[in-house]
Amino acid sequence: MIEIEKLRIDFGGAPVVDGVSLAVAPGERVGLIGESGSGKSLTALAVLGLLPPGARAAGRVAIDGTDVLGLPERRLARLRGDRVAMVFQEPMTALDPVMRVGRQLALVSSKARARELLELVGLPADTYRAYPHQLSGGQRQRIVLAIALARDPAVLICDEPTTALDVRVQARVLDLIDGLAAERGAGLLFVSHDLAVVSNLCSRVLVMRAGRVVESGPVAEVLAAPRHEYTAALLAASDLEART
Ligand SMILES: Nc1ncnc2c1ncn2[C@@H]1O[C@H](COP(=O)(O)OP(=O)(O)OP(=O)(O)O)[C@@H](O)[C@H]1O
Repeated sequence: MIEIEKLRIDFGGAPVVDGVSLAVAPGERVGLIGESGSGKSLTALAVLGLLPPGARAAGRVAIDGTDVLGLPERRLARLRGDRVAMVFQEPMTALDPVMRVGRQLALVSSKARARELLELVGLPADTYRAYPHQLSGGQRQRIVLAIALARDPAVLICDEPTTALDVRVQARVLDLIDGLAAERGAGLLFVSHDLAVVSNLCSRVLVMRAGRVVESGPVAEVLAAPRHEYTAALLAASDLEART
């Protein structure tokens, strides 16, 4: 369970995340949308204690009731992976380029589990011995997903996990995230600028603009009758028709 209350992040100047509150209960799927620079990624990173240097965070961020803001790295590291795991936009940043991917999986689980995880994300067994550069973007993102799921986190955070992939591969990776999260009853915090993706995957959505949440609610309601003109503009710019 993730709880964020009145989160405020700045880099010494004006806040770039301002008064954001949201919660992800076990099995719940929450989408966080908004244009580039609206504060989505920083909000997600704050949950894992992975804010960039110079960032100052205030408010409350809790994982299963444990406050993570200001928690020592040693304790944060334990929560990461076990309770909450993250899949980033660019898989190469999450993988070690000079280590075979099977070994990277085994490091967070075991050799036998690594082989199971490969199968779980739909990769052939011989992928175990591949280096990241020998895989396609979609395959690399499957590995990152396998690493994220290795310790059965209660909540999976995905930050634009398919933006770098072509459309067909994108759909398959999203299906995989959808299926695996459902199978495990994992909660999902899904960061995206893509309203269509969020409406397929999530039951609730929060819309961010310039660091603030400007609208939130059940996806169907927000899309059927956006109350904020910014949400209406996002909707108009997406492939979705207003669902009236
Ligand atoms: N390392 C940093 N140093 C200074 N300012 C930063 C830093 N990282 C982010 N910011 C500021 O915080 C704002 C929010 O960034 P964030 O990455 O959360 O946006 P986002 O909504 O995830 O955008 P995108 O969709 O492009 O990833 C940015 O507009 C930027 O001004």
